[in-house]
Amino acid sequence: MSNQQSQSSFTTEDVAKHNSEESLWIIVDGGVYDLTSFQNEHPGGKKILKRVAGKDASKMFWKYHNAGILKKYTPKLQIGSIGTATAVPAAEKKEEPSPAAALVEVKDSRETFEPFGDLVPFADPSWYQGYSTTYYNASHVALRNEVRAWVDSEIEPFVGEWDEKKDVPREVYLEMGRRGYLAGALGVHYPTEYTDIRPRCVAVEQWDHFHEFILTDEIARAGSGGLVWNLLGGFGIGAPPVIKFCRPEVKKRVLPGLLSGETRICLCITEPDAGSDVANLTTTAKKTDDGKYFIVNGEKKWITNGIYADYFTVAVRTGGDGMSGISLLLIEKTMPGVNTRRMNCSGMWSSGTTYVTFEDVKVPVENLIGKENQGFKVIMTNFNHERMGIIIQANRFSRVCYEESIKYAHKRRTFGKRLIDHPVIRAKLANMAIRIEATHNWLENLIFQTNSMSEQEAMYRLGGAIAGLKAQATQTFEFCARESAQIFGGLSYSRGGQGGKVERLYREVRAYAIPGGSEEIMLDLCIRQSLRVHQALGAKF
Ligand code: HEM
Repeated sequence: MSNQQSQSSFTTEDVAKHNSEESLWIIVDGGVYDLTSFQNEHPGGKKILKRVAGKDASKMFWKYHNAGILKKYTPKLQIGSIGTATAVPAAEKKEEPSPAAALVEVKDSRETFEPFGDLVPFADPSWYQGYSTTYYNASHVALRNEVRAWVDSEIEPFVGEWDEKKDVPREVYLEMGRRGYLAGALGVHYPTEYTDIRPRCVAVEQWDHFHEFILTDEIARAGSGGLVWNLLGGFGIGAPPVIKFCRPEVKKRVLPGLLSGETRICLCITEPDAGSDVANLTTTAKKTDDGKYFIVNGEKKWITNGIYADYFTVAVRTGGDGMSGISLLLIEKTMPGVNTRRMNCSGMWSSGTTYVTFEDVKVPVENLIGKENQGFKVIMTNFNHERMGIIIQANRFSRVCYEESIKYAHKRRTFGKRLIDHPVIRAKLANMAIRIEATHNWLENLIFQTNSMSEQEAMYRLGGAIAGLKAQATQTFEFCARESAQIFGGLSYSRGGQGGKVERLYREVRAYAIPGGSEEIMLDLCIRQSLRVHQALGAKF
C-alpha cells in the first residue's frame, strides 16, 4: 500500500513515442503512467486508453475517476514524471498532513486554525475551513491531520474492494490499536491503567470527547458504514461495559488485548424476537447449584463483529420478567457452546453482521458485568455513547454524499451546462447542506455538554436530546443519500466507480435508522426523557 514512485523524469516528447498498444504511456497531472499491461484489465475499456496514448490525459482521467483511483494505482503504474520534479498526483497533493498545523490566531476562547482539506463549502466542518471555533484546540487539529492522512492513503482507496470481499484486513484493526485509536474510543478518559499504548499526537490527559468525535468522523469520511463498524462497531459498544463494570481481575486479563486490537469484542443484546424492546429478551442464564457458573442458552441476531469476536458482552435473563431480571455476562469464544454465523444484509458488508447462538455455555460467575439482575442499568449507560457514535457517522456519511455530489456536479454536463449551473441541482445541494450543518452544530453542542458533565448527569440530562439528534442525523442521512443518488443518476445504481460511495451508503441508511434505538423510539424518547428532566428542573407549562 505504500506510494513508492520512480524518480525518472521524462519530456512530453518521450511520452509521445509510447502511443500504441505495444507501449502505451499517458500523463496525468504531470505523472507518467505506463498502461501497456494494464490496458487489457482497464474497467473502462482498452480503446479509450488508446485514444490518449502518448498524450496528457489529465482532463479525461478526472472526467471519469475519483482521486482514490489514482492513489490506488500510482504505486503499480507510475513510472516517473514530466520535468525534473517528481510528480505528486493531484490525489496526493490534497493530503498535506501537517500534524502540527499552525494556530494563527487565539482570542479569548475562540480559535482559528489554518484552512484544511479541499475547502469545498460545507464538505467539511466550518472550523476546518478557517472559521472560528470555541470547541477545538491544537491537539484536535493534530489528531484530525493524523487520522485524515492515514485514511486517505491506507483506507479510502481500498474500501470498495474490502466491502465486496466482506472483510477489512486484520492489519488495519491492529493499526487502530497501535495508534491508540481503540483505547480512545470508549467514551471514557483514556485508559492508561490497562495499556502502554499512547496516542501519537495528543497527551492522554487532554483526550476528550471531541477527540473521539474527530477520530470517528474522519474514519467515516472513507464512506463505508461496513468499514467503520468493522473498526469501531463491536468495540465501541462491547468494551465500555467491561471497563466500567467488570471485576478488576477480569479487566486486567481482558482489556490489554482488546485495546491493542489483538483480541476483539462485540455486544449481544438484540434477539430474533427482541430489538428495541430490550426488556423482553429471552436468552437465559441459570446458576448452577454450587453457585459458581451460569448456564447460558439463547440466540442473538444482527450482532456487529460477532464472527470476529473473542469476547461477547451478552444481555441475559437471570431473574423474572421485564427489565429487573436482566444481567450482563462476558462470554468467551473459547467456552464450548458458542457459535457464530455470518448474516447476509443489504449493506454494512465488511462489518461482519452475525447470528450468535449460545447452547449450554458454562460461564464463571466472575464474568458477571455489574450486578446480578441490574444489567439494564449497564445497558442504559451504554446508550448515549452508542447513539453519539451513530450520529457522528451518519452525519459524515451525509457530508460524503454531499461532497461527492458537489464535486461531480462540477464535471458532469447536461443540456449544455455543468450540473452545478442548474438551479434545481443547487437547490438539492443546499437542502443537504442546511440539514448537515444543523445536525453538526447540535452534535458539537452535545459533545461540549458531555465534556462538562459527569457520566451519570449526562445520561440523565442529555439522553432525550441525544435520542432526538439520532433521529435527526439518520433522517438527514436518508435525505442526503437519496438526493445524492438522484444527482449521480445511473452511476449511483451500479456498484463501484464514481457513484460507488453513494450507492453503498444508500444501502447502509437502514443500518443507522434502526439499531441503537429506531427513529420512532428516538423521537418519542426525545420528548419523554426531556420532559422528565425539565419537570424536575421546574418547567412551567
Ligand atoms: C492511470 C490510468 C488509469 C487508471 C488506473 C484507470 C482505472 C480505472 C478504474 C479502476 C475504473 C473503474 C471505475 C472506478 O472504479 O472508478 C475505470 C473506469 C473508467 N475509465 Fe479509467 N483508468 C485510467 C485511465 C483512464 C483514461 C485516461 C481514460 C479516458 C481517456 C479512462 C476512462 C475510463 C472510463 C470511461 C471508465 C468507465 C467509467 C464508468 O463506469 O462510468 N481511464 N478506470
